[in-house]
Amino acid sequence: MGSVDTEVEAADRRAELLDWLNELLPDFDVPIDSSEEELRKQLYDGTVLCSVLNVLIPSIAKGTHGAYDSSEPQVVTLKKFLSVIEELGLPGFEITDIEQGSMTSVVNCLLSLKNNITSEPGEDGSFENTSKIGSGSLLNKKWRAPAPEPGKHAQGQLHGSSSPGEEKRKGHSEAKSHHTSRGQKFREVFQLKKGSYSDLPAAKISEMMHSNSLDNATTQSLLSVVNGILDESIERKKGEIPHRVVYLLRKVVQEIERRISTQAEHIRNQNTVVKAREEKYRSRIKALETLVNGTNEENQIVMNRLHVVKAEKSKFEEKTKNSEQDIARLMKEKENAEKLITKLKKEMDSEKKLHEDQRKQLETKAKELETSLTGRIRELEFLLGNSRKRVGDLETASELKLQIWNRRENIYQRFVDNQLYSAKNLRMSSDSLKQEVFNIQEKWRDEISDFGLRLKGLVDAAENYHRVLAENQRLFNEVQELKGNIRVYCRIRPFLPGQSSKSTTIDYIGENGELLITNPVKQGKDGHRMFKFNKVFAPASSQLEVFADIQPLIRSVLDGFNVCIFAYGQTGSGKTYTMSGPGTSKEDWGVNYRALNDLFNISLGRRNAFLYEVGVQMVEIYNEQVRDLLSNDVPNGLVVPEASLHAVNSTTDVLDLMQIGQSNRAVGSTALNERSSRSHSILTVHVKGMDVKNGSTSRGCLHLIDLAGSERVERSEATGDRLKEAQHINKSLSALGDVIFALAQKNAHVPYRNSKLTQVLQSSLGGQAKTLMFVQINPDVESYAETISTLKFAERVSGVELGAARSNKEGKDIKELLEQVSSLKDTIARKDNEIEQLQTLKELKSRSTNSNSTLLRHSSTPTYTAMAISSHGEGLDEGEDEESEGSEGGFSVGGETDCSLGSGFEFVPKPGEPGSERQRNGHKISRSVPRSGTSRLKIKDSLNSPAPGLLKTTTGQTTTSSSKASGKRWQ
Ligand SMILES: Nc1ncnc2c1ncn2[C@@H]1O[C@H](COP(=O)(O)OP(=O)(O)OP(=O)(O)O)[C@@H](O)[C@H]1O
Repeated sequence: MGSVDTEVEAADRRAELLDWLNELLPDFDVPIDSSEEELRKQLYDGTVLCSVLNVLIPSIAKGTHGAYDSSEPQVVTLKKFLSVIEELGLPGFEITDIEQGSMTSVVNCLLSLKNNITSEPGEDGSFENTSKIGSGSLLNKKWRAPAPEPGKHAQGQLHGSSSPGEEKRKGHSEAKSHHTSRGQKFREVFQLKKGSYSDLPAAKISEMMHSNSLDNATTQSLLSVVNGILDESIERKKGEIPHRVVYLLRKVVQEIERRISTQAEHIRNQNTVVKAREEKYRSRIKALETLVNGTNEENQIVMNRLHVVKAEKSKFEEKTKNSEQDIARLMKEKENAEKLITKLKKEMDSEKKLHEDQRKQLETKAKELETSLTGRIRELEFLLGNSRKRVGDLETASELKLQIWNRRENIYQRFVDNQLYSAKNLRMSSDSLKQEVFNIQEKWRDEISDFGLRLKGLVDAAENYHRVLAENQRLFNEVQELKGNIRVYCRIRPFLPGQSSKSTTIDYIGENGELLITNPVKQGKDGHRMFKFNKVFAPASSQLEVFADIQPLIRSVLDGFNVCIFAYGQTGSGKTYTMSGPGTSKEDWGVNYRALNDLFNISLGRRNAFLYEVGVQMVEIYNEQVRDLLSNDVPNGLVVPEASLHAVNSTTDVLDLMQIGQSNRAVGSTALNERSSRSHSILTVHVKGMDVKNGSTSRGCLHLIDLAGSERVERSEATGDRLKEAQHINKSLSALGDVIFALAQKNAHVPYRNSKLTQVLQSSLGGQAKTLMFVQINPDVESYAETISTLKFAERVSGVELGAARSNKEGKDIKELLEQVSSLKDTIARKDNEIEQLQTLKELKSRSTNSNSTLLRHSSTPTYTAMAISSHGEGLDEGEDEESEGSEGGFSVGGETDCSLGSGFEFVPKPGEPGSERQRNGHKISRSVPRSGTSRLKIKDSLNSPAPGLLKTTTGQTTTSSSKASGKRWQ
């Protein structure tokens, strides 16, 4: 403890010194808690020491000792400093101390210097005049106080000066001997042998005032002087104090005041010391914290205590600011803290003891453990002995076994030798086998390469097979075309949203037009029925795919062929979807739009070689009445004498016209289809082409027919007007069936005239046209019966052979010849007429000669007369029908060379037939050109029209054909 205190004391003094130096020297800035060695480093070369002297006593530095010079060696500088110190009478130190020894003497030296020179500069800026030593006697005065012992405050004391504590103590003792020693002190102060102040001569007082007697006197002495003077003046009772004594008194009082201020300064310094001590306490606390860091609990207690200490310390700080008393209290606090620390240390000791006890306990335990382990080891050793014994037994047994094994080894060796021998044999045979295998492999390789070659041939053949298959298909189509078979394409409608695709009748769709239908009621073989058509379009087929297959057919119209495409199927099976499409967007376009668009595109592409004119007619057959859907001349619903023909130049024209046609089409609702079309809609496209080079012409005609629903009457649940409509539809469709049946049977009579529909289709079914039927089917199970009947009908249609299609082409020469023939015929007719007239005249002449009552009759009946028929086709009786092979009269669209559609058609009776000029339903049809081919139902061909853009009606009137509906002219 003692050494610690000493260390702490030394640190305090160091701090005090460093604080003073920091204050004194502007360039000196060293932390006050620096170690002894750090301080040594700072002071070692003497620079700082000389700077201190330079600041405090510049006159001394400038005097005999010479000013400090940084270039001087360290020893010289130190010696200079020490000589000044010596002259000041202050305790010095050895040079070896500052070099390597204890710094205590150095610190003491400097602190004594500090305490004897005031820190406040004098009027001239130096500390010289404020030195306690006094400038005048500085070099004469000797240091009288003994050098402070280590651990004690080394406050330097010049003669007559003392620390405040000491002064206090002195004050007390001096008070006791106040009266006895006062005179003595007084004399001491003034260095008198006897007598009182009043006895002092004025010269002496003046000398005293100017000398340093007062400076060297203690404060107590000075106060004694004052008291002495006062006592004496009381004793004398004169009440009068000489002026010089008053002056002396004032001087003494001034000195006392000065000392008090010095004391105040000293107290301030003490405060600094206390602060330094506080720092020290902090570091001690830190050390304690580190000490108590071991145990958490202790740590906590220490922390708590530390907090207490800190609080106390802060209180202490507060108090130290105000007065010295507070410092004393702080010291007390410090003592308390120290006590506390001691207590803590004690606690720590007890903790250590506890740990020690625990350690001892553990040691005891370890010993016990050791004892038990030793026992265990002994046990194990015993066991080891046993096992060694057992090993001995085992060794004996194993020796025996070894003998047995040796014997066995011999046996095995012999066996192995045998085996080796046989293995050698085997190897030899395996070598021969390998050779054999190798030979076989070689053979196989040859064979495989041979197979490869053959396989390649097969692959090529397979590839060819597909090509051949396609070729076969093409040839088949060609054969069909040559035969003139009606092509039948079947299209299956997909299930509509909301319908379940599970209940389908479609079992299989083959690539080559096979279609297998399942009867949901019947199982097994009977429940299936296979059909074969030219093509079957699956539900997912797009409009484009469908059109792609019929495109070549449609293009043949430009080459002068007549083409007829009609869609057949029950209501809601997708006829309109296929023919017109569900909407007006390009993807939705049905066959109608695509066909016309395609025709326009091709005609545009060929415009340098051919000039094409395209015209469109659109009619519907509703309740066995033909109605022009594009005419605005007659109110919709009225039967028109002749369908208007509208010239079209672009797809847009067609779209416009079709929109008009669709809106004019009769639609109503039935139980099966809300907007079911209950009429047959027929779109006819006329294409006239002219070869620019040779002037030859071609005329093609395309019928695009959307038939009414084919379902049976009872299924549509129609009544009243709807029933009538359904009956008409059924009648016309069964008439269509009859015609097809007759054609399939190659009957001499084909009953075209039984309905308007068959009349319209006559030229397409019976002529040399190319005909295609879309048979539309509904895949749901409920429509099974309809589906089967529709497919059966389609099967029959596909068997119909119409004969090879023929193109309607006329070369320039033929045309001229035809014209010549026509003019010749006219001439012949004229001649015949003349002959007839002449004969008549001759007959008349002879008759007139025979009888006077001669009747001259003039006949102007033309060779060819025309008879108009109503669009109801009532103009002919069955007899005529029989005679005309079912192709005469009624309603027909086009013929071999002419497919114009009209309802005011020409009926040409045989020459000389009575009633050759008849008028039915108010429509009179006159014939202007001789009859050609087999068709006798005609509309005037625009090509023969008197003026471009005009159509001649069968009434002989010239009328604009399409301009009223579309504003376009058909030329
Ligand atoms: N291939 C198809 N893809 C998608 N929907 C189709 C297809 N075919 C038909 N439909 C739809 O089925 C419904 C009936 O079709 P659509 O009106 O064309 O039948 P329809 O046979 O013309 O009937 P109707 O005899 O009454 O005129 C329509 O909603 C149509 O959009």
